[in-house]
Amino acid sequence: MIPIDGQAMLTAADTRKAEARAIAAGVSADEMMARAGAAVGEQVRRLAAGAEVLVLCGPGNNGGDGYVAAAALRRAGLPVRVATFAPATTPQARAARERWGEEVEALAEALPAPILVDAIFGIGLSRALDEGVSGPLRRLMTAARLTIAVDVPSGVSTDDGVCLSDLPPANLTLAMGAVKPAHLLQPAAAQCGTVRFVDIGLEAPSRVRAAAAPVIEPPAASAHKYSRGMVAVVAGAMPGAGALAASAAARAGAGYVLLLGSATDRLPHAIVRRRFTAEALEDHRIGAVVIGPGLGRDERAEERLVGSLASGRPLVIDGDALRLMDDRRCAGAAILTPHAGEFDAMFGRGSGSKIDRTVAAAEGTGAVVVHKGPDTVIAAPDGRVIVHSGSSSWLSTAGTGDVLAGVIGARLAAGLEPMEAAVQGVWLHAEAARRAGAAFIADDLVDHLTLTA
Ligand SMILES: NC(=O)C1=CN([C@@H]2O[C@H](COP(=O)(O)OP(=O)(O)OC[C@H]3O[C@@H](n4cnc5c(N)ncnc54)[C@H](OP(=O)(O)O)[C@@H]3O)[C@@H](O)[C@H]2O)[C@@H](O)CC1
Ligand SMILES: Nc1ncnc2c1ncn2[C@@H]1O[C@H](COP(=O)(O)OP(=O)(O)O)[C@@H](O)[C@H]1O
Ligand SMILES: [K+]
Repeated sequence: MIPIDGQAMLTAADTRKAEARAIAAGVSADEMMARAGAAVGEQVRRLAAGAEVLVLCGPGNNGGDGYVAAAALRRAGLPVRVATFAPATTPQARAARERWGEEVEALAEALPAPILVDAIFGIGLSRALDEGVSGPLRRLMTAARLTIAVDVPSGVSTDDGVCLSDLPPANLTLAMGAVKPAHLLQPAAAQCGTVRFVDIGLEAPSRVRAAAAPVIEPPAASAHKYSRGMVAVVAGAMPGAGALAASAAARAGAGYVLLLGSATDRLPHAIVRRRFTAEALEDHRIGAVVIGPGLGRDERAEERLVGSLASGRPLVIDGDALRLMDDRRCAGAAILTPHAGEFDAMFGRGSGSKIDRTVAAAEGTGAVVVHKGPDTVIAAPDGRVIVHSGSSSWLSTAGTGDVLAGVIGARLAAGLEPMEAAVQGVWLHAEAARRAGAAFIADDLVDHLTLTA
């Protein structure tokens, strides 16, 4: 089983195209299912450790994977039962059902088993489950010690991560052939439990990927503070937010951090404070300007935003600055970091998945857009997308977004292109949250930032 970090992500339609390409290249649909089912069987066998397995099979190819896995488990000598509510409908699933050859119980009457395999629906789910399916599934999941979902948990919508049915989460989900949006977009991602990638030889070129740990090089032997990256944080009405962003930039590898505008007392001495003037941003050594955390929305805030936009420096635009932007098109290198409310206010609620909406926002603005939340979608104007999920839910506390803006600013000032800076920043921020444990405050998060693995 392979962690999903860095894996290509495919929608249901992309997955079918990849399958069609594989078939055109000479791998039959039966062979694909044989590989998928065998891989599921092998993983279940290892985890079951001899305990009884109940495999729930649906009518399509997800169910087909289940029948193949059940047969493999039986061959391996495990006690295994199969239950369904509908006959197999696809040729491959029918063939797999026949090869299973033994009794198939009625789902509604099936007795629980400690190990439950959910092979009811995968990427073909088209609507919410009937109670006749979700009721027994809920009952059997609740009774099982371990539930393993094949491809995606039944009841979640593959492409947008919406949960169409109310079911307990799986413990483990095996992403067959490619990671799907539902494995990373909430709320579906939480329904998946741990997600592991199962390679069945599907070629999966995609511009959308799951986030992976960045490789961060130490400063060159010849480095000096300006070559490390100079970050200017433009503060405003709520100076604490600017201070958090500035402290975070300093801890995320910046060589020099300048805090322009009002400052708080409790600020590391290493951070240089100055009055805000548009001229202060003319320093050619500034590699990134962070504006928005605690900026306010008054006239002074607008002036600071106008000055920052005119500076021609690479920008990280967050919080209030996002609300104040009239012209959404960014001329130079820019990273926008809206949370859901800011995103909707800027771009409307729109249609499509969080990924689709973020891609459209990046194309429309010409900026990298970091669409934050329990899942964070990072999209570049050229169509590259990284999805980061599973970070600590303790991040849901005031000021953590200010910290993120500062971290991204440091990576941008270090000379990374905006997409890479944003992706690294989101990862480092999540890693700091993991280290910080429970009930931390944004200030603690700064202390837990580290650039070493
Ligand atoms: N593609 C690949 O590369 C590979 C795919 N593989 C596997 O195949 C899986 C996809 O299989 P799939 O396309 O047959 O869809 P699947 O999820 O089994 O469901 C479709 C069936 O369910 C039905 N149905 C839907 N919703 C329903 C509801 N709420 N309530 C009741 N019925 C409902 C639907 O009927 P309909 O919507 O037409 O009424 C149809 O009959 C994929 O997830 C992976 O596990 C691997 O084997 C190898 C490589
Ligand atoms: N439930 C959650 N799980 C994981 N991360 C979260 C959750 N809620 C918020 N976050 C993260 O915390 C940060 C909050 O940013 P933001 O909403 O801008 O806060 P603030 O404006 O108070 O600084 C973002 O990085 C976001 O992705
Ligand atoms: K499933």
